[in-house]
Amino acid sequence: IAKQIRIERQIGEGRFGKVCLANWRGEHVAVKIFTTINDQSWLRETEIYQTVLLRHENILGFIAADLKVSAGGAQMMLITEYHKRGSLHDFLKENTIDTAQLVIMARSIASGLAHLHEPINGTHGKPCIAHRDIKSRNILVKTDGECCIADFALAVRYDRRNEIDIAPNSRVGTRRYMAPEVVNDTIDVTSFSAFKAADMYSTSLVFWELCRRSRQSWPVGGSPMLQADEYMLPYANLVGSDPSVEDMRLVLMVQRARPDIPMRWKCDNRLRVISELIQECWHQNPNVRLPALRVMKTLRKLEDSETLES
Ligand SMILES: Cc1cccc(C2=C(c3ccc4ncccc4n3)CNN2)n1
Repeated sequence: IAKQIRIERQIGEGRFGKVCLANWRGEHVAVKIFTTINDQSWLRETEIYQTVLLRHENILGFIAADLKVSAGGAQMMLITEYHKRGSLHDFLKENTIDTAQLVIMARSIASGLAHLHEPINGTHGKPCIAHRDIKSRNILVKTDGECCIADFALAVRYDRRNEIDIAPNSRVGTRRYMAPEVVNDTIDVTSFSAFKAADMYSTSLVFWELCRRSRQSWPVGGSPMLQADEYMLPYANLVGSDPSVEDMRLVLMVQRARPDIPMRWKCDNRLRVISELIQECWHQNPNVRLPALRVMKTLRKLEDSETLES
């Protein structure tokens, strides 16, 4: 396949490789090119994408893994669907959304995460997967307005037989989005549900980013005013652009701070329901956080009910 791929331009820089827009048999695809130093990440992401029954509309669609051996060495690549609206992070920087879109995006992220977290039983079932690097840069916006989850090089898998499939190096992921128990290294790496609870904390921060950029119409002097807050990374008001573990420990453990929930979110039913989910999922105690499946069901009900009313 690698021979039929025509790289057009670079569109992103991941932790382990660069992402390019490419043309394969006349259609646009995304290609992540790893340098030989990061072959472990290429192997790991390939392994996760090839997990039985992983395919799902809210998981980035995998096409192929390929190896191009050339004079200069080996070029490892992974090929997936191309999503022209880009990452959720970039999308939210440029766009605001209405609360109907907000619910669709949040529900689709919860749905993708529930698909990762839940086992599919049976002899050829799917193991549970914890992502461990959920953030708005690792989520893509699809043309149908739903989102899909990408970047699985740090994921861990668990099936009842042989437990967690890799020796989970305890502190991985993006420090800004790390759960408190990951920041202070008290996460119980032998319990798979601890990794799922840490994913829910990171997801609550992504939901907070989404809510900030959602417009709500509230009558001010009779005419509906559409208001959204400007885009902001979680904790941007408390830490710098590349926070250290210590910076995050001070914020999460000492100050016990969380991002601000504006009063305006209480005046809109959709924003109020989602801000309640956010506060449960970023709880200091991992056992209080809601499972992805519960969050997805609550958001699906909200999606259906509001469509009836509106
Ligand atoms: C395994 C793999 C292959 C190609 C891209 C990606 C990837 C991303 C990706 C995928 C498709 C895209 N389409 C458009 C714009 C950015 C994209 N980023 C983001 N993080 N990883 N992953």
